[in-house]
Amino acid sequence: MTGPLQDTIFALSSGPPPAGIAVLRISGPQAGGAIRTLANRLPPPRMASLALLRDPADGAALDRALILWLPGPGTVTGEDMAEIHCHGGRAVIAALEGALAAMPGLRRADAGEFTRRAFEHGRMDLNAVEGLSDLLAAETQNQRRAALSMAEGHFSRRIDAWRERLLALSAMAEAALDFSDEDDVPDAGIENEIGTRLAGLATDIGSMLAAPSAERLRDGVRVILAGPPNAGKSTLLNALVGRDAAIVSAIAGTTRDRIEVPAAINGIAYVFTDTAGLRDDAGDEIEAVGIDRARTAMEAADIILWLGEADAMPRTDAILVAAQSDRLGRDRPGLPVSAHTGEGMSALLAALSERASALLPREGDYALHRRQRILVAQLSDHIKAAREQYDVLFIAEELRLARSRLDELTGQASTEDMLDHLFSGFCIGK
Ligand SMILES: Nc1nc2c(ncn2[C@@H]2O[C@H](COP(=O)(O)OP(=O)(O)OP(=O)(O)O)[C@@H](O)[C@H]2O)c(=O)[nH]1
Ligand SMILES: [K+]
Ligand SMILES: [Mg+2]
Repeated sequence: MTGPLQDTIFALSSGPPPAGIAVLRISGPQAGGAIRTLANRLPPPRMASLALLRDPADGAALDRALILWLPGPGTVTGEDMAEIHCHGGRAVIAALEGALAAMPGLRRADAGEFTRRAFEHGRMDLNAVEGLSDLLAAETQNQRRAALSMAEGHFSRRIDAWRERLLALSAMAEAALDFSDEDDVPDAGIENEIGTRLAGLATDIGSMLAAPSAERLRDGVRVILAGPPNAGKSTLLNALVGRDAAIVSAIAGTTRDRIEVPAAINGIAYVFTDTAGLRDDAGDEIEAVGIDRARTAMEAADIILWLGEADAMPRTDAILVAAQSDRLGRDRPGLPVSAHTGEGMSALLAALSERASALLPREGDYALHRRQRILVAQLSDHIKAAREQYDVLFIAEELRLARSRLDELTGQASTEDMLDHLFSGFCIGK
């Protein structure tokens, strides 16, 4: 739980010291006062200025630093803010933090508190906050792009547009209700218009449900290597991830458990899973369990690399790999690949990235988290229900419910618990 908004908070927002430069951020009503106390002046707004900072307690020099005065509300948090770009040594940072902490009304920020203030002051909605969280966690370029799009508010703006359309529809429904109150002939014009607009909205919201999954983007596209024993699955897995993750041997039934190896290739995060070779006469009980697990893994796979016979493919959309092409030749169906000579590896990677790309957001697109997807689905259900109603009274009610789903989506109707959980996942200084 975070402290009251009238507190002025500060934190080291750059990485752990020592570093060339460290950035201390201050947000709240005392931000300007803190700078004036340390530098004995306030620079013009939004202009970097070099200043000798002194300890207000004894006037001793602390560091020469770049200071920025950022008066609110046009700041990230929506409050008055200031930044100190000082030398990134541990003692420098500790001295400046100590001086700030000693000032009345100032305290160290909790994890995610700057972002939480941005949210509380309406500078970001919950979707942008989640995008920012993903952006900080992004490890691949793909993740970065989608997170940036979400953090920049592309999805939030879609939602705002939906809200406008819903409000207009609600107003029309109210108008239609007024007519029916007067026991007059209902205005078919309005009801037709409501129907047309609902249909348009339903299409728009429905298409959003096809957005790629943020969890898949974050955790990686699941690729399973499967096929009979000794097909070369483990060897291929090792070649794909570039290290000896799985044991390879000439003995059929070497791999028994599933071996999951995350790897980022060409900007895409994958999780490769090696499995036990499939055969009906397992050598022992352990191998039999492994084969069961292999079959379960295939069901959950986004992509299957099948290293077996073409007519034994577990799923029609599996990628057929004619493995060990150097030894077994190329006149078999499937993509000839040799993990030993490297033949076909780049073609295989291209096929993988083509399949994976179809599951991931395109350039400038965003991905939806489970939370968002569930709410968009509920929203879509209310619109669907509204379309099935003939009575304007019920239509108006469904529209009201749809709007409350939107409020949950943006965070206007979220619980303290949920917000605490979300913001505590951020680092201190963000
Ligand atoms: N020449 C050649 N041999 C390979 C290639 N890939 C695998 N092998 C050999 O084939 C044998 C089996 O390889 P593995 O990778 O253990 O096969 P697997 O499918 O994982 O086998 P299980 O785990 O027992 O199901 C080993 O002796 C490998 O060295 C290849 O591309 N070329
Ligand atoms: K083997
Ligand atoms: Mg193996």
